Amino acid sequence: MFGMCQVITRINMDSTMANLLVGLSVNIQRSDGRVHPANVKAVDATTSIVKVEWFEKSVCRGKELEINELWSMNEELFEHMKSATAPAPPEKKYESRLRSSRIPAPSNLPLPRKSIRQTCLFRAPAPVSEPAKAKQDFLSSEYPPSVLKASGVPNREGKRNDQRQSVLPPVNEAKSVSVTSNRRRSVVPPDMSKQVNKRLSHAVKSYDMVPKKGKFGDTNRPNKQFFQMIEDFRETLEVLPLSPSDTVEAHRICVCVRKRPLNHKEVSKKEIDVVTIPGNGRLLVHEPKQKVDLTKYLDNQVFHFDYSFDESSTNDLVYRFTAKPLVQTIFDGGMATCFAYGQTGSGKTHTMGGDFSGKSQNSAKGIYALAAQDVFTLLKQRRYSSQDLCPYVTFFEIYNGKVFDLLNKKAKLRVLEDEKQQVQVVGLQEMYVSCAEDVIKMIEMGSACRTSGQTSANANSSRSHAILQVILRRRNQLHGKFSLVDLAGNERGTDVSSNDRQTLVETAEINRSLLALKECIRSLGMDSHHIPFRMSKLTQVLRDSFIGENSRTCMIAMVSPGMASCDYTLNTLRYADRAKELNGTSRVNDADLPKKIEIEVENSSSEEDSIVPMTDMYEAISQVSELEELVHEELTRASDFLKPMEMPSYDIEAGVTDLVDYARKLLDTVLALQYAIDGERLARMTPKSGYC
Ligand SMILES: Nc1ncnc2c1ncn2[C@@H]1O[C@H](COP(=O)(O)OP(=O)(O)OP(=O)(O)O)[C@@H](O)[C@H]1O
Repeated sequence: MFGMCQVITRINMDSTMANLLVGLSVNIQRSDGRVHPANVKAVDATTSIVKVEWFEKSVCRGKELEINELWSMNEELFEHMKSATAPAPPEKKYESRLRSSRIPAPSNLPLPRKSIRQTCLFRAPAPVSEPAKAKQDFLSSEYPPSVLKASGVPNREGKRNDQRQSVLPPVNEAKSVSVTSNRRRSVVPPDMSKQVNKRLSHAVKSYDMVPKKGKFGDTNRPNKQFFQMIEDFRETLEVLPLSPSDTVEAHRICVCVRKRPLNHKEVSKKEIDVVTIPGNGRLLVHEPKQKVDLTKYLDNQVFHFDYSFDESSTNDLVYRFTAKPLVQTIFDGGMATCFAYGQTGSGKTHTMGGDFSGKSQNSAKGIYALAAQDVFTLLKQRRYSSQDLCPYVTFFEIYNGKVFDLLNKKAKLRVLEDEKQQVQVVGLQEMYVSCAEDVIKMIEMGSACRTSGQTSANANSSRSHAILQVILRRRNQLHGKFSLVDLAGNERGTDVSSNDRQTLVETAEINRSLLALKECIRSLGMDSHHIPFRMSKLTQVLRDSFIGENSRTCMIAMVSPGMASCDYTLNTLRYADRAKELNGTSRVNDADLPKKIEIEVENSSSEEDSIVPMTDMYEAISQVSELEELVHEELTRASDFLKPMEMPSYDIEAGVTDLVDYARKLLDTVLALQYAIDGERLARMTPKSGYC
């Protein structure tokens, strides 16, 4: 037998053979057991480590493996190479084997040896050395095109001819081959070259458009192990992106998520994209984690929403499934509200206000303008044109708990509640608009004076909640109102670059109002009689949206895809998830619940969680809210379990209610603590920063 160790030793010792391996196509086995071809990029003769690359879904992937592992998958190749390099005579007992392997009959070629067939096509340019010449002769003489065709090189349609079709998507393999074919065409025998060029010409073109990246083309990538794990995970997913032809479902509360692409800064830092949108409302966060023994692993967390939009989704597509279905509501005399929620820099203003090209914003391409266009389209329809409906627009911001009119030189306004509990923003200018262009002009005017600041994630961060309302009035009476809200970023105090008193106050206020908003949406979803809208100015001015039979709400949670934003992304998703789960119409499958709880429990016991600073009240609030929900779910389950035991159901329900009340009180306590800590932090800062 030709022992593995001897082969390795020979290759270790023989740099000529190592050089010959470079550029060859070999079979490799992946960690999940799949076998497929790859190209050898480099061989370290001293460590016997071989670096291979291949293409999958237009991305160049790579792997390092020991030469004996490679040998076990490509035994014949090594034997041929061994003979081709005409090494020093081997020990006698191997002689006959080597001799016979020099000229294998093509008809006996085992089908899985794709690597050898591809090697035959795309081997390295003819070297002057004798051993390489021997190898070239061997390769070009042994495998004619007929063998190639019979044994699985991709055909024009990218389909394979052998039984191993599922190893890799054919088009990717074709790309992988095409790269080599481009570089090494000179040594391919003319008939073969023609055939291959025909098969792969389309793949060559598409390869040119694909940036050359990959494990070994991009060795400086930080966290490349995580990158690789995420890529491996993605390969196993079936992706069904949302398309404009998909059905739009009616929801009273619709909660969606939108992932933005990695931005220039993130790309230049080689940030890893840790968010995957497989479609069908699902979103996956691949949270990179490390065990105590330093083993790296991914905590893949699944979230389900009504819709999930990937990084290639346009504002038009997002609008179609989110705000567009709400336009009808205001014609039916109802209140509609659409929120953009998310971490700073995650794309809220881009979605609501319009795409940015450089610093200028295309206001006609945001949800504000798209909704206004649809309002005017409906107003022109015969059934509404006779109804005497007049459209008006207001645009204001809430900054630090104060309301400013963005269409009236940022005049400061007061919010008052009349005896009928109607909330009035006193002095807010309602501008009559006659066409969508009028609205776009107002969006531009108002956006220009919106309060912004600088955060670690966004140089031009909106520090206020901006609310654009399209109001329909009939004979001066309110008929319907569509509030489109671009919320301030949900960052924590530590994320803002200027850590002064004003910024702290801002951040505390933003988080307070976001918490209040969540509670109001939850109450709406539960059809609760008590809507805690007085908790913040934001919820106070939106009170109309949370009451009444005919009110509909949509929340678009924006997430940044980078690994550095992973914690914030999870916070955003939990916030959105919480709003959604209590909504009867879009409750997640019960089958998903145990899994979700399991994930939460696993997370809460992880090392990372235990090092969250105890003073970070925003984290604490969110954790207590989640706990409250889990307690409720668990108790409901327990109550279902206990019912057949004929315990008085009143006792069980009362017990559940008591516990939920207790959790709520706990939440209130945490809130109070938050204010106390904010106050304390501000008081401590006052002498230092000179504020009185
Ligand atoms: N879907 C997207 N496609 C392309 N670029 C996007 C997308 N979403 C956001 N961006 C870009 O990301 C940057 C930050 O976006 P944007 O200002 O909308 O974030 P934000 O969530 O409103 O942040 P803040 O809360 O700080 O105001 C902008 O330059 C924007 O053009």
